[in-house]
Amino acid sequence: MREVTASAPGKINLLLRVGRPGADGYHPLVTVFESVDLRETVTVRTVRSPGIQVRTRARSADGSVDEAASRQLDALPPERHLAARAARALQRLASAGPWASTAAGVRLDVDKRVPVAGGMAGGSADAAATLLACNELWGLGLDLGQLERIGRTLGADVPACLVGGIALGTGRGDRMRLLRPGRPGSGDPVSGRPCATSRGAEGDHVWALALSDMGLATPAVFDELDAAGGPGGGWAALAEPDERLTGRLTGPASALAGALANDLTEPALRLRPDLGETLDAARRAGAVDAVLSGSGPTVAALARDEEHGRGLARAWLDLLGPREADVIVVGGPAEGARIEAESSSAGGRD
Ligand SMILES: C[C@@](CO)(OP(=O)(O)O)[C@H](O)COP(=O)(O)OP(=O)(O)OC[C@H]1O[C@@H](n2ccc(N)nc2=O)[C@H](O)[C@@H]1O
Ligand SMILES: Nc1ncnc2c1ncn2[C@@H]1O[C@H](COP(=O)(O)OP(=O)(O)O)[C@@H](O)[C@H]1O
Repeated sequence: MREVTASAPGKINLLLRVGRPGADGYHPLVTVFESVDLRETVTVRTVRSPGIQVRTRARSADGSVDEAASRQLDALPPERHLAARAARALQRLASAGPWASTAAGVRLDVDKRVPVAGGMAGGSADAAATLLACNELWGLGLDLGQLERIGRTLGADVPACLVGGIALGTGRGDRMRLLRPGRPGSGDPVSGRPCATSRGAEGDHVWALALSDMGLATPAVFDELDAAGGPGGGWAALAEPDERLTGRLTGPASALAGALANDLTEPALRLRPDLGETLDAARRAGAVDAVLSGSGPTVAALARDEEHGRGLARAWLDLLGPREADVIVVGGPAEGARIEAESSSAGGRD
């Protein structure tokens, strides 16, 4: 039996500009992703019975297992579970090569820290980690560019989770250019669970995140934008960030003040007006800046440093009164998908 564990980060969009949708319904994007140190971990192992088995453990912000969310994800048909879809894509390649016999059966254990339907690309991170792990398990030898090409057929956010760091996404948000590499980190939030990572090096970012119990469906937010006729009621031509803006977005926290922007904010707030209060509360509490992450509902508040991040989290708790588990502090930019462990042993299991 062989076993490989890989992880991949969740993300925040520092910049998200949306253009008029094409005939396929997809919107052209100019977006800048920052991967954050909140990681999904996927273990893939060969098993005797053929097919793809998935077991998902979704965790709450405090690290405890959310049984209901885990069951919901395990109830998804394999063609909808992003980790299973990623394994299937690579299984097709492996079944034609020397690993054909072991590629017949694989079990995936998906350990989720990124909130489900939170606008932080948790499902895409599962797909990215699974692609990397299966590539290793079956000795396919695919490079990052090849994995990105497969990844974008699974979801627009998958390449960003593979690449990590701070990266520009164009096309559907799936054509990546790395702007600043990520740093290694444990993948545990700085708070919400005991601190296992130390951030604070020059230029690192610390984010307080307000998580929501109820997710927002990405297509519903894009539909709401279409119904309004575009951001602010019109569709503008998209332009990549110029050198100055790129410099600010990849710089230290102070440089990001006033530079964060998200065209999905208005439509998301129409669906969830309470998120406006969360954004305002972060600004009132002294956040360097605050932004809705992707299609939401997660709100990200940028802090000056780790202590300030904890202060922002406390201010959210005081002002909004959510459960402690709904606010965490994470660092960024984080590394993209990476191998965590691998092993081989005699025997097998089903
Ligand atoms: C909005 C963003 C911003 O990073 O992230 P999330 O907030 O979902 O994390 C992404 O564009 C989401 O990426 P992802 O969730 O992988 O998208 P996909 O699975 O490919 O598409 C889900 C749905 O989103 C819409 N969609 C997605 C990407 C895009 N460029 N245009 C779109 O219109 C389409 O309605 C599509 O059916
Ligand atoms: N492995 C997975 N993890 C989370 N959601 C998944 C997964 N596979 C499929 N999905 C579906 O994708 C939806 C949103 O995915 P997720 O990546 O968590 O959020 P977002 O698109 O907002 O970043 C979920 O509601 C779920 O139905």
